[in-house]
Amino acid sequence: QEIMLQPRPQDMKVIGKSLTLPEHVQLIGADNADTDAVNILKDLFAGRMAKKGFKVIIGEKGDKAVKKYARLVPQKPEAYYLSIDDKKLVLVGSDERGTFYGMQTVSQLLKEGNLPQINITDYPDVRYRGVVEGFYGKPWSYEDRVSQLKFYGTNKLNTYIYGPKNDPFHSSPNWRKPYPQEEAARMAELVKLAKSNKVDFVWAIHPGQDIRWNDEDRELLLQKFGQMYDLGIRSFAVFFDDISGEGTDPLKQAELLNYIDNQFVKVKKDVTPLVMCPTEYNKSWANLEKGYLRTLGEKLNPSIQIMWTGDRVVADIHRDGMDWINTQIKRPAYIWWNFPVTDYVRDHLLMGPVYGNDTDIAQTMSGFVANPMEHAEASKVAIYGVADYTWNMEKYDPNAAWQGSLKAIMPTNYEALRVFASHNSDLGVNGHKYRREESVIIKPVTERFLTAFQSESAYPKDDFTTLEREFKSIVVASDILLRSKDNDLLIKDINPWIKQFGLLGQTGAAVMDMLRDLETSDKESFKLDYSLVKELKEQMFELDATNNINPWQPGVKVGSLVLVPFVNNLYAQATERYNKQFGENLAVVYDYCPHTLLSNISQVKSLPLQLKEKTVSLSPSNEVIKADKDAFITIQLLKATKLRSIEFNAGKANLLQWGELQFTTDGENWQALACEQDGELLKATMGKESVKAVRFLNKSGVPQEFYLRKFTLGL
Ligand SMILES: CC(=O)N[C@H]1CNC[C@@H](O)[C@@H](O)[C@@H]1O
Repeated sequence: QEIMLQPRPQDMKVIGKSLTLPEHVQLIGADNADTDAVNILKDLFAGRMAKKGFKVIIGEKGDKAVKKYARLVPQKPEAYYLSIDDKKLVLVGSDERGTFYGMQTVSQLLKEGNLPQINITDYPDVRYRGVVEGFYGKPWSYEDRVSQLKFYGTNKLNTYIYGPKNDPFHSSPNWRKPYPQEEAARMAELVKLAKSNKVDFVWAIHPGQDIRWNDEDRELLLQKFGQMYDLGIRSFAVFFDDISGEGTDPLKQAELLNYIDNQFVKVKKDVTPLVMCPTEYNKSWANLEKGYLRTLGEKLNPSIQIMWTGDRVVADIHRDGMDWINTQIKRPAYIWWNFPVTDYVRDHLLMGPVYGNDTDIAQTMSGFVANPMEHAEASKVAIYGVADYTWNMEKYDPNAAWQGSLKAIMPTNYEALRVFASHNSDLGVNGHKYRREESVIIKPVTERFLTAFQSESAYPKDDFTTLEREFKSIVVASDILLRSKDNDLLIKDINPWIKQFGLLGQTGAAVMDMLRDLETSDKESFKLDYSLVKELKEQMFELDATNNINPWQPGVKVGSLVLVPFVNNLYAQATERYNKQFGENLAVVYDYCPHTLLSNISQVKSLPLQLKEKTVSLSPSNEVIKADKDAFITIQLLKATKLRSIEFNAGKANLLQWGELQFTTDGENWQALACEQDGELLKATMGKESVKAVRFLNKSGVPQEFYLRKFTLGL
């Protein structure tokens, strides 16, 4: 049968039928071979070790035991040659990681309890592969990270970059301070675990928001790196992303990084090449006249890796974009891929396939790390895909990897997880305009069905059945997941979304019942099913309002691209049809946001408005907003309304020196709002007028930089 390995090997040939596991195994070369690999080997063949028997020959190129096979190992880092026939198993790594990865492959091959006769020659396409924990929001827990590091070892990922934006000892102002004892000890344990999984634990520092370009801060930074080195860290990064002010100076950044490289990295000798994230970390922000990137490219020591998120903050990676950046920085870029990160769409889960990156660009990059969700286990779906993509890029198959990831994460209930993940993959409307496919199989059926229903023509019966079955399978999947013992960390973490998903399934099924009642002109049943849908929609609203509370994108969204709009539309159409057919007037409830966001700032104009019970808010953004002179951000209401409150927070205390909050009652004439300032928060004192729109205006006549932390109207 087809042997599926993760990641897909570069070259694999089955050379005979599978063998049963040999009774006795004779290890040869184990005392010189990589220890971690030998430990896995001893586990796999526990109880079968003997002086004589099936030979297992293991080692790295240069070891005596594997001398005669050494020429079969590719001359590349982390490569291995694996051959299994009825007499022996030979595993030779080009280095320790190669042997370790080869052993991971052996471990997968033995899963079915037998030994295939096979020849594998394998190596990774991309040098540095893995994850950057680099998101805003709740950092991963210790338990999360333990599970992640083991997952990276299994999936041949060799890099984990520690850089949670909200860790006060990673970022300003406490980057200068050592970790408290307890945290330092946990970090040291993680570093050890990373090592035994052949993962480089890269500790990143994020000093740019308040760094002073002087000797004191420079020495404090080196001191901090020294403390982290003493905890076992042997890989380091410096992030200059999402900052404004003095810290953005490329010459100063380059001087600091070269100093660290020369005085620390090169001196320690056992530290891997330094990694940095630039302030201009994507092409849409590149200011070629200022020459920020060119300065880094020219000044930074050649061994320093420069990270890059692509053509935009959140973007798939393409050949032309790689050629462009590599020319600017005079080295292959180290990709920071902002997927499946959701710190700008926190109410969504991204559990769909990894797709959209070119597959002919492995040679153009030095590394590829994914920025994940704060939901560690759920992020494994994408991380699994990235592991496959970066190991063997040309042959990457998004759907195969996605299916494989679900089985890896939930070995028993992966079918239920597949149903859930297939409908929870898009982000919804967001400031980065990054979207994903969702509900791909059922999408055409919903569109065809809705069109038919609207045009009063009989809808295809089998479409009705398909839809009804889908909603029922959603209810079943939700129930199975809630009780599953496959992965407690996952189920606990995404519990609200699983519950919401079940409610969506019930709602959809009840709407299909409404249609059946129309068909049979069963008025009473229709009213019952209508009430059931109304009740279920209220339960979904309530769950959304009381879970995953946060000041950015609160709530619990599921199936937001296809299923929710479909259910809402069908519910409204069926109710209208009923009212017409029976001369009734059941309320038709639409839950969309009738208000409008207007702005001339490109980073802002695509942000979604969030409508809650009593407020309408602009979704905050993580990045620095660059506002030209006369830039404005307006929330325009459907109709003039007396407002309870107006709040605006731009993360800057000097806001009113250059900006102004204004309101209009008619959409034409604007007046300044009297405000009180509470730290960085502006609160307008409310008049008695009905307000049509509120806007924030940069009236300083010069460009300004600020953060969009809050813009909320109390209705
Ligand atoms: C380099 C980068 O993307 N930095 C920031 C800002 N952009 C994307 C955000 O979602 C953050 O997660 C991320 O840490």
